[in-house]
Amino acid sequence: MMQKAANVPPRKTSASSFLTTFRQLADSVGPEAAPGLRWSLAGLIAAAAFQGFGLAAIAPLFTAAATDPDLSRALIWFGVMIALMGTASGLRWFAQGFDFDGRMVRATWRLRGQLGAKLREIPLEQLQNKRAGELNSMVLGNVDENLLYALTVLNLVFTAIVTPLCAAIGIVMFDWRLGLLLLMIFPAIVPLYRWRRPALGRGKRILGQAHQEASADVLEYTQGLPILRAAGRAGEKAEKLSQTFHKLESIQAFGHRKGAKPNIIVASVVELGLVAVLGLGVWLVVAGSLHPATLGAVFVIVVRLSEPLSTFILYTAMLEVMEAALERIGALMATKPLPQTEPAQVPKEFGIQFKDVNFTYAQGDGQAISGFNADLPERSLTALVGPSGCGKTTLTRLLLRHFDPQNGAVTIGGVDLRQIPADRINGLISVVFQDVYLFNDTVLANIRMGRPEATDEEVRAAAKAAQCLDFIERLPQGWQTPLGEIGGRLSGGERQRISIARALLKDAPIIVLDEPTAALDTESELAVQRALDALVSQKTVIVIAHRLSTIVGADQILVIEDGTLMQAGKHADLLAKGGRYARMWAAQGAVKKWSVAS
Ligand SMILES: Nc1ncnc2c1ncn2[C@@H]1O[C@H](COP(=O)(O)OP(=O)(O)OP(=O)(O)O)[C@@H](O)[C@H]1O
Repeated sequence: MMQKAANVPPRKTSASSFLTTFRQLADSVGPEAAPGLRWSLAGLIAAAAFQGFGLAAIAPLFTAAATDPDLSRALIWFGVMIALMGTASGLRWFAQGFDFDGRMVRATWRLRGQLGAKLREIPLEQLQNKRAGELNSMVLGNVDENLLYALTVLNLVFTAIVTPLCAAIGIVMFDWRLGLLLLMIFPAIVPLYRWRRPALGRGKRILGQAHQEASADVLEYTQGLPILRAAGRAGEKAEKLSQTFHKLESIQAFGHRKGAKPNIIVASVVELGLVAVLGLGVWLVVAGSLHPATLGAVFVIVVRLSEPLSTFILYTAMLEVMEAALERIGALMATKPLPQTEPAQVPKEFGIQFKDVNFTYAQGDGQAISGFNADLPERSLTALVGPSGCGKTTLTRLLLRHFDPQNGAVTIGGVDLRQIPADRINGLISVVFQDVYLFNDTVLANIRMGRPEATDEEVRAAAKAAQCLDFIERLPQGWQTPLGEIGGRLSGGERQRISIARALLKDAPIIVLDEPTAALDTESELAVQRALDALVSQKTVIVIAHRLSTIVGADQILVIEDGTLMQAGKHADLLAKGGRYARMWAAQGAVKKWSVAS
Protein backbone atom coordinates (compact mmCIF):
# COMPACT_ATOMS: atom_id res chain seq x y z
CA MET A 1 0.00 0.00 0.00
CA MET A 2 1.14 3.51 -0.80
CA GLN A 3 1.64 5.69 2.25
CA LYS A 4 0.81 9.32 2.25
CA ALA A 5 3.83 11.57 2.70
CA ALA A 6 3.79 13.74 5.77
CA ASN A 7 3.89 17.50 5.20
CA VAL A 8 3.32 17.27 1.46
CA PRO A 9 2.33 20.80 0.44
CA PRO A 10 -0.68 21.38 -1.81
CA ARG A 11 0.46 21.45 -5.43
CA LYS A 12 -0.28 23.66 -8.35
CA THR A 13 -1.04 21.83 -11.53
CA SER A 14 -0.59 24.52 -14.16
CA ALA A 15 2.32 25.96 -16.08
CA SER A 16 2.95 28.19 -13.06
CA SER A 17 4.38 25.17 -11.24
CA PHE A 18 6.98 24.94 -14.04
CA LEU A 19 7.80 28.57 -13.36
CA THR A 20 8.05 27.84 -9.63
CA THR A 21 10.54 25.06 -10.41
CA PHE A 22 12.65 27.46 -12.50
CA ARG A 23 12.53 30.06 -9.75
CA GLN A 24 13.59 27.52 -7.13
CA LEU A 25 16.36 26.39 -9.43
CA ALA A 26 17.59 29.96 -9.96
CA ASP A 27 17.45 30.53 -6.17
CA SER A 28 19.50 27.48 -5.44
CA VAL A 29 22.26 28.25 -7.94
CA GLY A 30 22.66 31.64 -6.30
CA PRO A 31 22.68 35.25 -7.51
CA GLU A 32 25.97 35.01 -9.45
CA ALA A 33 24.98 32.01 -11.53
CA ALA A 34 21.24 32.80 -11.84
CA PRO A 35 21.46 35.18 -14.88
CA GLY A 36 23.67 32.67 -16.70
CA LEU A 37 21.23 29.90 -15.88
CA ARG A 38 18.30 31.97 -17.18
CA TRP A 39 20.14 32.59 -20.47
CA SER A 40 20.97 28.96 -20.66
CA LEU A 41 17.32 27.93 -20.19
CA ALA A 42 16.19 30.51 -22.75
CA GLY A 43 18.84 29.10 -25.13
CA LEU A 44 17.52 25.55 -24.67
CA ILE A 45 13.92 26.66 -25.34
CA ALA A 46 15.00 28.64 -28.42
CA ALA A 47 17.06 25.67 -29.66
CA ALA A 48 14.03 23.37 -29.31
CA ALA A 49 11.89 25.93 -31.21
CA PHE A 50 14.42 26.30 -34.06
CA GLN A 51 14.67 22.55 -34.30
CA GLY A 52 10.84 22.36 -34.64
CA PHE A 53 10.74 24.98 -37.39
CA GLY A 54 13.70 23.30 -39.09
CA LEU A 55 11.76 20.03 -39.17
CA ALA A 56 8.70 21.81 -40.56
CA ALA A 57 10.87 23.12 -43.42
CA ILE A 58 11.13 19.52 -44.69
CA ALA A 59 7.54 19.85 -46.03
CA PRO A 60 8.17 22.75 -48.48
CA LEU A 61 11.57 21.25 -49.31
CA PHE A 62 10.10 17.89 -50.39
CA THR A 63 7.23 19.58 -52.22
CA ALA A 64 9.52 21.97 -54.09
CA ALA A 65 11.90 19.15 -55.02
CA ALA A 66 9.04 17.03 -56.35
CA THR A 67 6.99 19.69 -58.13
CA ASP A 68 9.37 22.36 -59.36
CA PRO A 69 11.65 21.38 -62.28
CA ASP A 70 13.83 24.34 -61.38
CA LEU A 71 15.73 23.10 -58.30
CA SER A 72 16.46 26.60 -57.00
CA ARG A 73 13.35 26.71 -54.72
CA ALA A 74 14.20 23.33 -53.27
CA LEU A 75 17.75 24.55 -52.67
CA ILE A 76 16.45 27.67 -50.90
CA TRP A 77 14.30 25.52 -48.57
CA PHE A 78 17.23 23.23 -48.03
CA GLY A 79 19.28 26.28 -47.05
CA VAL A 80 16.50 27.45 -44.71
CA MET A 81 16.32 24.02 -43.07
CA ILE A 82 20.11 23.83 -42.63
CA ALA A 83 20.15 27.38 -41.19
CA LEU A 84 17.36 26.58 -38.71
CA MET A 85 18.88 23.26 -37.65
CA GLY A 86 22.35 24.83 -37.44
CA THR A 87 21.01 27.65 -35.26
CA ALA A 88 19.34 25.05 -33.04
CA SER A 89 22.64 23.20 -32.62
CA GLY A 90 24.53 26.44 -31.98
CA LEU A 91 22.03 27.58 -29.36
CA ARG A 92 22.10 24.21 -27.64
CA TRP A 93 25.87 24.31 -27.57
CA PHE A 94 25.76 27.81 -26.07
CA ALA A 95 23.11 26.81 -23.52
CA GLN A 96 24.93 23.69 -22.42
CA GLY A 97 28.04 25.84 -22.07
CA PHE A 98 26.71 26.68 -18.62
CA ASP A 99 27.35 23.04 -17.75
CA PHE A 100 30.56 22.71 -19.76
CA ASP A 101 32.09 25.71 -18.00
CA GLY A 102 31.62 23.89 -14.72
CA ARG A 103 29.21 26.54 -13.48
CA MET A 104 26.65 23.94 -12.46
CA VAL A 105 29.33 22.08 -10.53
CA ARG A 106 30.35 25.34 -8.83
CA ALA A 107 26.70 26.13 -8.05
CA THR A 108 26.39 22.64 -6.53
CA TRP A 109 29.45 23.26 -4.41
CA ARG A 110 28.10 26.64 -3.35
CA LEU A 111 24.70 25.22 -2.42
CA ARG A 112 26.36 22.49 -0.34
CA GLY A 113 28.34 25.19 1.44
CA GLN A 114 25.14 27.11 2.14
CA LEU A 115 23.44 24.01 3.47
CA GLY A 116 26.47 23.40 5.68
CA ALA A 117 26.30 26.98 6.97
CA LYS A 118 22.58 26.54 7.58
CA LEU A 119 23.22 23.40 9.61
CA ARG A 120 25.49 25.48 11.84
CA GLU A 121 22.76 27.98 12.70
CA ILE A 122 19.65 25.78 12.86
CA PRO A 123 18.45 25.47 16.47
CA LEU A 124 20.02 22.26 17.71
CA GLU A 125 16.72 20.90 18.96
CA GLN A 126 15.40 20.90 15.38
CA LEU A 127 18.62 19.51 14.01
CA GLN A 128 18.67 16.66 16.52
CA ASN A 129 15.15 15.73 15.45
CA LYS A 130 16.55 14.99 11.98
CA ARG A 131 18.53 11.82 11.46
CA ALA A 132 22.15 12.08 10.29
CA GLY A 133 21.46 9.89 7.25
CA GLU A 134 18.55 12.06 6.15
CA LEU A 135 20.74 15.16 6.28
CA ASN A 136 23.51 13.34 4.48
CA SER A 137 21.19 12.29 1.68
CA MET A 138 19.86 15.85 1.44
CA VAL A 139 23.25 17.57 1.33
CA LEU A 140 24.73 15.07 -1.14
CA GLY A 141 21.95 13.35 -3.09
CA ASN A 142 19.35 16.08 -3.26
CA VAL A 143 21.86 18.72 -4.31
CA ASP A 144 23.08 16.49 -7.14
CA GLU A 145 19.54 15.58 -8.22
CA ASN A 146 18.60 19.20 -8.14
CA LEU A 147 21.46 20.84 -9.92
CA LEU A 148 23.89 18.59 -11.71
CA TYR A 149 21.34 17.04 -14.06
CA ALA A 150 19.01 20.04 -14.26
CA LEU A 151 19.99 21.23 -17.72
CA THR A 152 20.04 17.72 -19.20
CA VAL A 153 16.53 17.03 -17.85
CA LEU A 154 15.19 20.41 -18.97
CA ASN A 155 16.68 19.93 -22.44
CA LEU A 156 14.78 16.63 -22.75
CA VAL A 157 11.53 18.23 -21.56
CA PHE A 158 11.82 21.17 -23.98
CA THR A 159 12.70 18.90 -26.89
CA ALA A 160 9.65 16.79 -26.07
CA ILE A 161 7.22 19.75 -25.90
CA VAL A 162 8.56 22.82 -27.70
CA THR A 163 9.99 21.06 -30.77
CA PRO A 164 6.73 19.27 -31.77
CA LEU A 165 4.71 22.42 -31.02
CA CYS A 166 6.88 24.60 -33.28
CA ALA A 167 6.97 21.91 -36.00
CA ALA A 168 3.14 21.90 -35.96
CA ILE A 169 3.02 25.72 -36.14
CA GLY A 170 5.48 25.59 -39.06
CA ILE A 171 3.30 23.08 -40.91
CA VAL A 172 0.21 25.32 -40.34
CA MET A 173 1.99 27.97 -42.39
CA PHE A 174 2.52 25.46 -45.18
CA ASP A 175 -0.70 23.43 -45.08
CA TRP A 176 -3.17 24.71 -42.47
CA ARG A 177 -5.33 21.54 -42.51
CA LEU A 178 -2.53 19.15 -41.52
CA GLY A 179 -0.96 21.74 -39.20
CA LEU A 180 -4.18 22.35 -37.31
CA LEU A 181 -4.76 18.65 -36.86
CA LEU A 182 -1.25 18.26 -35.52
CA LEU A 183 -1.78 21.20 -33.16
CA MET A 184 -4.94 19.58 -31.82
CA ILE A 185 -2.87 16.81 -30.25
CA PHE A 186 -1.52 19.32 -27.70
CA PRO A 187 -4.84 20.40 -26.13
CA ALA A 188 -5.59 16.67 -25.87
CA ILE A 189 -2.39 16.01 -23.91
CA VAL A 190 -2.61 19.01 -21.57
CA PRO A 191 -5.58 17.76 -19.49
CA LEU A 192 -3.89 14.37 -19.25
CA TYR A 193 -0.74 16.03 -18.09
CA ARG A 194 -2.58 18.22 -15.57
CA TRP A 195 -4.35 15.15 -14.23
CA ARG A 196 -1.09 13.26 -13.96
CA ARG A 197 1.40 15.81 -12.61
CA PRO A 198 0.14 16.20 -9.01
CA ALA A 199 0.09 12.44 -8.54
CA LEU A 200 3.57 12.19 -10.07
CA GLY A 201 4.75 14.96 -7.75
CA ARG A 202 3.32 13.23 -4.69
CA GLY A 203 4.85 9.95 -5.76
CA LYS A 204 8.29 11.49 -6.20
CA ARG A 205 8.06 13.22 -2.82
CA ILE A 206 7.12 9.99 -1.07
CA LEU A 207 9.92 8.22 -2.92
CA GLY A 208 12.36 10.97 -1.91
CA GLN A 209 11.39 10.60 1.75
CA ALA A 210 11.69 6.83 1.55
CA HIS A 211 15.20 7.25 0.08
CA GLN A 212 16.17 9.57 2.93
CA GLU A 213 14.85 7.14 5.53
CA ALA A 214 16.66 4.23 3.92
CA SER A 215 19.86 6.25 3.82
CA ALA A 216 19.48 7.12 7.53
CA ASP A 217 18.81 3.45 8.41
CA VAL A 218 21.88 2.28 6.49
CA LEU A 219 24.07 4.87 8.24
CA GLU A 220 22.76 4.01 11.70
CA TYR A 221 23.08 0.29 11.04
CA THR A 222 26.70 0.54 9.91
CA GLN A 223 27.63 2.90 12.75
CA GLY A 224 25.89 0.75 15.35
CA LEU A 225 27.22 -2.55 14.00
CA PRO A 226 29.87 -3.05 16.73
CA ILE A 227 27.23 -2.61 19.46
CA LEU A 228 24.65 -4.69 17.62
CA ARG A 229 27.13 -7.50 17.11
CA ALA A 230 28.18 -7.39 20.75
CA ALA A 231 24.54 -7.59 21.77
CA GLY A 232 23.90 -10.35 19.22
CA ARG A 233 21.23 -8.20 17.59
CA ALA A 234 22.87 -7.49 14.24
CA GLY A 235 20.50 -9.93 12.50
CA GLU A 236 17.43 -8.42 14.13
CA LYS A 237 18.38 -4.92 12.99
CA ALA A 238 19.33 -6.25 9.55
CA GLU A 239 15.75 -7.50 9.41
CA LYS A 240 14.57 -3.93 10.09
CA LEU A 241 16.91 -2.64 7.39
CA SER A 242 15.56 -5.14 4.91
CA GLN A 243 12.02 -3.99 5.85
CA THR A 244 13.07 -0.43 4.98
CA PHE A 245 14.38 -1.66 1.62
CA HIS A 246 11.19 -3.60 1.11
CA LYS A 247 9.15 -0.46 1.77
CA LEU A 248 11.30 1.41 -0.74
CA GLU A 249 10.78 -1.36 -3.27
CA SER A 250 7.00 -1.33 -2.82
CA ILE A 251 6.90 2.48 -3.17
CA GLN A 252 8.93 2.21 -6.37
CA ALA A 253 6.74 -0.60 -7.70
CA PHE A 254 3.61 1.37 -6.82
CA GLY A 255 5.03 4.43 -8.59
CA HIS A 256 5.81 2.39 -11.69
CA ARG A 257 2.33 0.81 -11.70
CA LYS A 258 0.68 4.18 -11.21
CA GLY A 259 2.91 5.81 -13.82
CA ALA A 260 2.43 3.12 -16.45
CA LYS A 261 -1.27 3.72 -17.16
CA PRO A 262 -1.16 7.47 -17.82
CA ASN A 263 2.00 7.03 -19.86
CA ILE A 264 0.29 4.47 -22.05
CA ILE A 265 -2.80 6.71 -22.37
CA VAL A 266 -0.70 9.73 -23.38
CA ALA A 267 1.33 7.63 -25.81
CA SER A 268 -1.89 6.24 -27.34
CA VAL A 269 -3.46 9.70 -27.69
CA VAL A 270 -0.31 10.93 -29.43
CA GLU A 271 -0.07 7.89 -31.72
CA LEU A 272 -3.77 8.10 -32.64
CA GLY A 273 -3.47 11.84 -33.32
CA LEU A 274 -0.50 11.27 -35.58
CA VAL A 275 -2.24 8.44 -37.40
CA ALA A 276 -5.22 10.81 -37.89
CA VAL A 277 -2.87 13.41 -39.40
CA LEU A 278 -1.49 10.83 -41.83
CA GLY A 279 -5.03 9.60 -42.60
CA LEU A 280 -6.12 13.13 -43.44
CA GLY A 281 -2.97 13.51 -45.56
CA VAL A 282 -3.73 10.33 -47.53
CA TRP A 283 -7.34 11.47 -48.00
CA LEU A 284 -6.16 14.90 -49.27
CA VAL A 285 -3.73 13.19 -51.68
CA VAL A 286 -6.52 10.97 -53.01
CA ALA A 287 -8.78 14.04 -53.33
CA GLY A 288 -6.00 15.69 -55.29
CA SER A 289 -5.46 18.67 -52.99
CA LEU A 290 -2.12 17.51 -51.52
CA HIS A 291 0.98 16.43 -53.35
CA PRO A 292 2.26 12.96 -52.35
CA ALA A 293 5.70 14.48 -51.74
CA THR A 294 4.21 16.78 -49.09
CA LEU A 295 2.55 13.78 -47.49
CA GLY A 296 5.94 12.05 -47.52
CA ALA A 297 7.48 15.03 -45.76
CA VAL A 298 4.71 15.12 -43.14
CA PHE A 299 5.25 11.40 -42.62
CA VAL A 300 8.97 11.98 -41.90
CA ILE A 301 8.12 14.80 -39.44
CA VAL A 302 5.43 12.77 -37.68
CA VAL A 303 7.75 9.78 -37.23
CA ARG A 304 10.45 12.10 -35.89
CA LEU A 305 8.07 13.71 -33.35
CA SER A 306 6.08 10.75 -32.19
CA GLU A 307 8.60 9.41 -29.69
CA PRO A 308 9.46 12.58 -27.73
CA LEU A 309 5.78 13.56 -27.66
CA SER A 310 4.62 10.24 -26.31
CA THR A 311 7.34 10.02 -23.68
CA PHE A 312 7.23 13.58 -22.47
CA ILE A 313 5.36 12.57 -19.30
CA LEU A 314 8.30 10.33 -18.46
CA TYR A 315 10.65 13.29 -18.77
CA THR A 316 8.44 15.46 -16.62
CA ALA A 317 8.72 12.71 -13.98
CA MET A 318 12.44 13.57 -13.84
CA LEU A 319 11.43 17.18 -13.39
CA GLU A 320 9.35 16.08 -10.42
CA VAL A 321 12.36 14.39 -8.81
CA MET A 322 14.20 17.68 -9.22
CA GLU A 323 11.35 19.70 -7.80
CA ALA A 324 10.90 17.38 -4.81
CA ALA A 325 14.63 17.77 -4.05
CA LEU A 326 14.40 21.55 -4.43
CA GLU A 327 11.51 21.61 -1.97
CA ARG A 328 13.40 19.63 0.66
CA ILE A 329 16.41 21.91 0.25
CA GLY A 330 14.14 24.99 0.36
CA ALA A 331 12.51 23.79 3.59
CA LEU A 332 15.89 23.31 5.26
CA MET A 333 17.13 26.69 4.05
CA ALA A 334 13.96 28.34 5.37
CA THR A 335 14.59 27.14 8.94
CA LYS A 336 15.21 30.20 11.06
CA PRO A 337 17.99 30.40 13.64
CA LEU A 338 17.02 31.30 17.21
CA PRO A 339 16.34 35.06 17.26
CA GLN A 340 18.80 37.41 18.87
CA THR A 341 17.37 40.30 20.85
CA GLU A 342 18.91 43.74 20.60
CA PRO A 343 21.07 45.31 21.82
CA ALA A 344 23.61 42.52 21.42
CA GLN A 345 25.77 42.12 24.48
CA VAL A 346 28.77 40.05 25.44
CA PRO A 347 29.11 39.18 29.14
CA LYS A 348 32.14 40.42 31.04
CA GLU A 349 31.56 38.15 34.03
CA PHE A 350 30.77 34.48 34.01
CA GLY A 351 28.38 33.65 36.82
CA ILE A 352 25.25 31.85 35.59
CA GLN A 353 21.65 32.34 36.65
CA PHE A 354 18.53 30.35 35.88
CA LYS A 355 15.53 32.60 36.57
CA ASP A 356 12.07 31.00 36.79
CA VAL A 357 12.89 28.75 33.86
CA ASN A 358 10.16 26.59 32.34
CA PHE A 359 10.92 24.44 29.36
CA THR A 360 8.91 21.88 27.39
CA TYR A 361 10.37 19.98 24.42
CA ALA A 362 8.46 20.41 21.16
CA GLN A 363 7.95 16.66 21.07
CA GLY A 364 7.90 16.08 24.82
CA ASP A 365 5.00 15.25 27.04
CA GLY A 366 4.93 17.73 29.90
CA GLN A 367 7.49 20.18 31.23
CA ALA A 368 11.09 18.96 31.27
CA ILE A 369 12.08 21.93 33.49
CA SER A 370 9.64 23.82 35.67
CA GLY A 371 10.03 26.94 37.79
CA PHE A 372 13.79 26.44 38.00
CA ASN A 373 15.83 29.06 39.88
CA ALA A 374 19.55 28.75 40.56
CA ASP A 375 22.54 30.99 40.99
CA LEU A 376 25.93 29.60 39.95
CA PRO A 377 28.58 32.11 41.06
CA GLU A 378 31.60 32.83 38.88
CA ARG A 379 34.47 30.36 39.39
CA SER A 380 32.39 28.01 41.49
CA LEU A 381 31.74 24.32 40.92
CA THR A 382 28.09 23.31 40.79
CA ALA A 383 26.96 19.70 40.56
CA LEU A 384 23.62 18.68 39.10
CA VAL A 385 22.31 15.46 40.59
CA GLY A 386 19.05 13.58 40.36
CA PRO A 387 17.50 10.47 38.86
CA SER A 388 17.69 9.67 35.17
CA GLY A 389 15.38 11.88 33.13
CA CYS A 390 15.08 14.57 35.83
CA GLY A 391 16.34 17.30 33.48
CA LYS A 392 20.11 17.66 34.10
CA THR A 393 21.07 17.52 30.43
CA THR A 394 18.18 19.80 29.51
CA LEU A 395 19.55 22.45 31.90
CA THR A 396 22.98 22.33 30.28
CA ARG A 397 21.39 22.48 26.82
CA LEU A 398 19.45 25.56 27.91
CA LEU A 399 22.77 27.08 28.96
CA LEU A 400 24.29 26.23 25.56
CA ARG A 401 21.18 27.75 23.96
CA HIS A 402 20.24 24.67 21.99
CA PHE A 403 16.76 26.06 22.62
CA ASP A 404 15.13 28.89 24.58
CA PRO A 405 12.96 28.45 27.68
CA GLN A 406 9.26 29.15 27.14
CA ASN A 407 9.31 31.22 30.32
CA GLY A 408 12.05 32.77 32.38
CA ALA A 409 15.64 33.37 31.35
CA VAL A 410 19.14 31.99 31.54
CA THR A 411 21.85 34.61 32.01
CA ILE A 412 25.63 34.67 31.94
CA GLY A 413 27.19 37.56 33.85
CA GLY A 414 23.68 39.10 34.06
CA VAL A 415 23.22 39.08 30.25
CA ASP A 416 20.25 37.12 28.88
CA LEU A 417 21.50 34.39 26.53
CA ARG A 418 19.09 35.70 23.89
CA GLN A 419 21.15 38.89 23.73
CA ILE A 420 24.49 37.17 23.23
CA PRO A 421 25.48 36.49 19.58
CA ALA A 422 25.40 32.73 18.93
CA ASP A 423 29.12 32.41 18.08
CA ARG A 424 30.05 34.24 21.30
CA ILE A 425 28.01 31.78 23.43
CA ASN A 426 29.98 28.93 21.86
CA GLY A 427 33.19 30.75 22.73
CA LEU A 428 32.16 31.14 26.37
CA ILE A 429 31.44 27.50 27.12
CA SER A 430 33.43 24.27 26.73
CA VAL A 431 31.68 20.95 27.11
CA VAL A 432 33.31 17.63 27.92
CA PHE A 433 30.90 14.76 27.23
CA GLN A 434 31.05 11.11 28.17
CA ASP A 435 31.19 10.16 24.48
CA VAL A 436 33.98 11.90 22.63
CA TYR A 437 33.69 12.52 18.92
CA LEU A 438 36.99 12.25 17.07
CA PHE A 439 37.26 13.72 13.60
CA ASN A 440 38.89 11.95 10.68
CA ASP A 441 42.06 14.01 10.96
CA THR A 442 45.42 13.94 12.76
CA VAL A 443 45.77 13.99 16.57
CA LEU A 444 47.19 17.49 16.27
CA ALA A 445 44.22 18.73 14.22
CA ASN A 446 41.74 16.99 16.52
CA ILE A 447 43.05 18.89 19.53
CA ARG A 448 43.48 22.12 17.58
CA MET A 449 39.70 22.08 16.99
CA GLY A 450 39.44 23.72 20.40
CA ARG A 451 41.07 26.87 19.00
CA PRO A 452 41.90 26.68 15.28
CA GLU A 453 44.38 29.57 15.40
CA ALA A 454 46.48 27.95 18.17
CA THR A 455 50.15 27.31 17.38
CA ASP A 456 51.61 23.80 17.46
CA GLU A 457 53.31 24.70 20.73
CA GLU A 458 50.04 25.72 22.34
CA VAL A 459 48.40 22.50 21.15
CA ARG A 460 51.23 20.47 22.65
CA ALA A 461 51.03 22.38 25.93
CA ALA A 462 47.28 21.71 26.19
CA ALA A 463 47.85 18.03 25.41
CA LYS A 464 50.52 17.88 28.10
CA ALA A 465 48.26 19.47 30.70
CA ALA A 466 45.50 17.05 29.70
CA GLN A 467 47.84 14.06 30.31
CA CYS A 468 47.82 13.08 26.63
CA LEU A 469 51.58 13.01 25.92
CA ASP A 470 52.24 9.43 27.02
CA PHE A 471 49.75 7.82 24.64
CA ILE A 472 50.26 10.27 21.74
CA GLU A 473 53.96 9.47 21.69
CA ARG A 474 53.14 5.75 21.50
CA LEU A 475 50.95 6.22 18.39
CA PRO A 476 52.53 4.96 15.11
CA GLN A 477 52.92 8.43 13.58
CA GLY A 478 52.80 10.40 16.84
CA TRP A 479 51.05 13.73 16.48
CA GLN A 480 50.42 13.13 12.79
CA THR A 481 48.53 9.87 13.32
CA PRO A 482 45.14 10.09 11.58
CA LEU A 483 42.47 9.37 14.19
CA GLY A 484 39.94 8.23 11.58
CA GLU A 485 41.97 5.05 11.19
CA ILE A 486 42.94 4.35 14.78
CA GLY A 487 40.34 6.37 16.73
CA GLY A 488 38.56 3.15 17.64
CA ARG A 489 41.82 1.78 19.14
CA LEU A 490 42.11 4.59 21.68
CA SER A 491 40.76 3.79 25.13
CA GLY A 492 37.80 5.68 26.59
CA GLY A 493 40.12 7.55 28.93
CA GLU A 494 42.49 8.51 26.10
CA ARG A 495 39.63 9.83 23.97
CA GLN A 496 38.37 11.70 26.99
CA ARG A 497 41.77 13.33 27.53
CA ILE A 498 41.87 14.48 23.89
CA SER A 499 38.53 16.15 24.47
CA ILE A 500 39.85 17.80 27.66
CA ALA A 501 42.93 19.00 25.76
CA ARG A 502 40.58 20.63 23.22
CA ALA A 503 38.69 22.35 26.04
CA LEU A 504 41.96 23.48 27.69
CA LEU A 505 43.07 25.00 24.41
CA LYS A 506 39.76 26.78 23.99
CA ASP A 507 40.15 28.24 27.48
CA ALA A 508 36.46 29.16 27.82
CA PRO A 509 35.42 30.71 31.16
CA ILE A 510 32.56 28.21 31.64
CA ILE A 511 33.01 24.45 31.63
CA VAL A 512 30.24 21.87 31.45
CA LEU A 513 31.26 18.33 32.36
CA ASP A 514 28.74 15.67 31.44
CA GLU A 515 29.92 12.71 33.55
CA PRO A 516 33.27 12.50 31.82
CA THR A 517 34.68 9.84 34.13
CA ALA A 518 31.56 7.71 34.58
CA ALA A 519 32.57 5.00 32.14
CA LEU A 520 36.29 4.79 32.98
CA ASP A 521 38.29 2.28 34.99
CA THR A 522 40.12 3.55 38.07
CA GLU A 523 43.48 4.06 36.39
CA SER A 524 42.02 6.00 33.47
CA GLU A 525 39.82 7.92 35.85
CA LEU A 526 42.85 9.10 37.81
CA ALA A 527 44.55 10.39 34.63
CA VAL A 528 41.36 12.06 33.42
CA GLN A 529 40.76 13.52 36.89
CA ARG A 530 44.24 15.13 36.80
CA ALA A 531 43.46 16.52 33.34
CA LEU A 532 40.13 17.86 34.59
CA ASP A 533 41.81 19.54 37.57
CA ALA A 534 43.95 21.49 35.09
CA LEU A 535 40.85 22.38 33.06
CA VAL A 536 38.50 23.59 35.75
CA SER A 537 40.74 25.77 37.87
CA GLN A 538 39.49 29.36 37.92
CA LYS A 539 36.41 28.49 35.81
CA THR A 540 32.67 28.46 36.38
CA VAL A 541 32.00 24.73 36.29
CA ILE A 542 28.84 22.66 36.01
CA VAL A 543 29.15 18.91 36.52
CA ILE A 544 26.43 16.41 35.75
CA ALA A 545 27.07 13.58 38.17
CA HIS A 546 25.55 10.20 38.83
CA ARG A 547 28.20 9.02 41.26
CA LEU A 548 27.86 11.33 44.24
CA SER A 549 31.35 10.38 45.49
CA THR A 550 32.85 12.48 42.66
CA ILE A 551 31.17 15.72 43.73
CA VAL A 552 31.44 15.82 47.52
CA GLY A 553 33.81 18.80 47.17
CA ALA A 554 31.42 20.86 45.01
CA ASP A 555 30.68 24.44 46.09
CA GLN A 556 27.03 23.73 45.51
CA ILE A 557 24.96 20.65 44.75
CA LEU A 558 21.58 21.09 43.03
CA VAL A 559 19.24 18.16 43.59
CA ILE A 560 16.68 17.93 40.79
CA GLU A 561 13.59 15.82 40.41
CA ASP A 562 11.07 15.95 37.58
CA GLY A 563 12.58 19.18 36.29
CA THR A 564 12.23 20.97 39.64
CA LEU A 565 14.93 22.02 42.09
CA MET A 566 14.37 20.01 45.29
CA GLN A 567 17.44 20.90 47.36
CA ALA A 568 20.55 23.05 47.04
CA GLY A 569 23.64 23.25 49.21
CA LYS A 570 27.03 21.72 50.05
CA HIS A 571 27.44 17.99 50.55
CA ALA A 572 27.77 18.13 54.33
CA ASP A 573 24.82 20.50 54.76
CA LEU A 574 22.58 18.42 52.54
CA LEU A 575 23.52 15.26 54.44
CA ALA A 576 22.83 16.99 57.74
CA LYS A 577 19.44 18.23 56.55
CA GLY A 578 18.31 14.77 55.49
CA GLY A 579 15.85 14.42 52.62
CA ARG A 580 16.31 13.53 48.95
CA TYR A 581 20.11 13.98 48.76
CA ALA A 582 20.76 12.12 52.01
CA ARG A 583 18.63 9.24 50.74
CA MET A 584 20.53 9.17 47.39
CA TRP A 585 23.83 9.18 49.27
CA ALA A 586 22.73 6.34 51.53
CA ALA A 587 21.46 4.36 48.51
CA GLN A 588 24.77 4.76 46.65
CA GLY A 589 26.68 3.70 49.77
CA ALA A 590 24.48 0.61 49.93
CA VAL A 591 25.19 -0.23 46.32
CA LYS A 592 28.92 0.12 46.94
CA LYS A 593 28.81 -2.20 49.94
CA TRP A 594 26.79 -4.69 47.99
CA SER A 595 29.27 -4.66 45.13
CA VAL A 596 32.19 -5.16 47.53
CA ALA A 597 30.44 -8.01 49.29
CA SER A 598 29.45 -9.88 46.12
N1 LIG B 1 14.55 15.85 22.43
C1 LIG B 1 13.63 15.58 23.37
N2 LIG B 1 12.32 15.60 23.04
C2 LIG B 1 11.39 15.32 23.96
N3 LIG B 1 11.63 15.04 25.26
C3 LIG B 1 12.91 15.00 25.65
C4 LIG B 1 13.98 15.27 24.73
N4 LIG B 1 15.15 15.16 25.39
C5 LIG B 1 14.83 14.84 26.67
N5 LIG B 1 13.49 14.75 26.84
C6 LIG B 1 12.76 14.47 28.08
O1 LIG B 1 13.02 15.50 29.01
C7 LIG B 1 13.21 14.99 30.31
C8 LIG B 1 14.57 15.42 30.86
O2 LIG B 1 15.58 14.78 30.10
P1 LIG B 1 17.15 15.01 30.37
O3 LIG B 1 17.89 14.35 29.27
O4 LIG B 1 17.39 16.43 30.61
O5 LIG B 1 17.34 14.19 31.73
P2 LIG B 1 18.72 13.82 32.47
O6 LIG B 1 18.50 14.15 33.89
O7 LIG B 1 19.87 14.43 31.81
O8 LIG B 1 18.73 12.24 32.28
P3 LIG B 1 20.01 11.25 32.23
O9 LIG B 1 20.65 11.35 33.57
O10 LIG B 1 19.41 9.90 32.02
O11 LIG B 1 20.89 11.70 31.13
C9 LIG B 1 13.05 13.48 30.21
O12 LIG B 1 11.73 13.16 30.57
C10 LIG B 1 13.29 13.20 28.74
O13 LIG B 1 12.53 12.07 28.33
